[in-house]
Amino acid sequence: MNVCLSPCPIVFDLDGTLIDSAPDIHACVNTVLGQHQTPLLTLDQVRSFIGGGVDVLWQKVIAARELPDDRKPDYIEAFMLCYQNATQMTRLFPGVTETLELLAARGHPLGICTNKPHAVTRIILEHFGIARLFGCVIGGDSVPERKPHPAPLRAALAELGADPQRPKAFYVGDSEFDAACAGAVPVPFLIFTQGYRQAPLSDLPHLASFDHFADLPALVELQAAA
Ligand SMILES: O=C(O)COP(=O)(O)O
Repeated sequence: MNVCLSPCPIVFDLDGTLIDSAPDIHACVNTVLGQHQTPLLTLDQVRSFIGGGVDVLWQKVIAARELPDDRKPDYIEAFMLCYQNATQMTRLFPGVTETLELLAARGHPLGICTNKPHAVTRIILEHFGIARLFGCVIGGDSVPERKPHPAPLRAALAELGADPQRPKAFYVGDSEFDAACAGAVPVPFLIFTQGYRQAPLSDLPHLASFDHFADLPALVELQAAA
């Protein structure tokens, strides 16, 4: 794996990593299910469907509720209409802003690589006052492929000035999609344990893990020096 010389680029996943977005996504999924007289889903169910982007989310909702697959574009259109209002119940995980500010102040170029569509990603980053900290934002519709494909993360790393084939950088995420994407680039993966991962931590390849954002700067320094 490529060594990260400090201060190296750090790219972050969004949902389940920087933000706890499941309550707003859950509310909008249920708004659409209600419009179709379909039994609602629980927050835990919808949380377990997040990470692959909107299309994967709705594949899973359709399977869970045995809805007609050919109506997926209609469900997604109605969902995205609702989800323009994406910050009602969504919160940053504790310590995110302070940690991002510290890493930026230390000279790390910061980026976002999420499967969430780009426009709503920007709305959320602006809402929480952290958009200013990111030198690039790659969303689920920024390039043709989505995580776990390596292309979106490679695009983010390239925008931050890292060599996309041999990046000296870190990817920070929470899920199976993130771990697989980082492994495919490959770039060292730091996993946030309090996110939306479904598998046991030991099943996801990662360089190191952290439970609180306050611990991330020291972890980055430690791993960069290793
Ligand atoms: O599933 C989504 O919409 C996005 O998920 P991500 O931010 O974890 O990539």
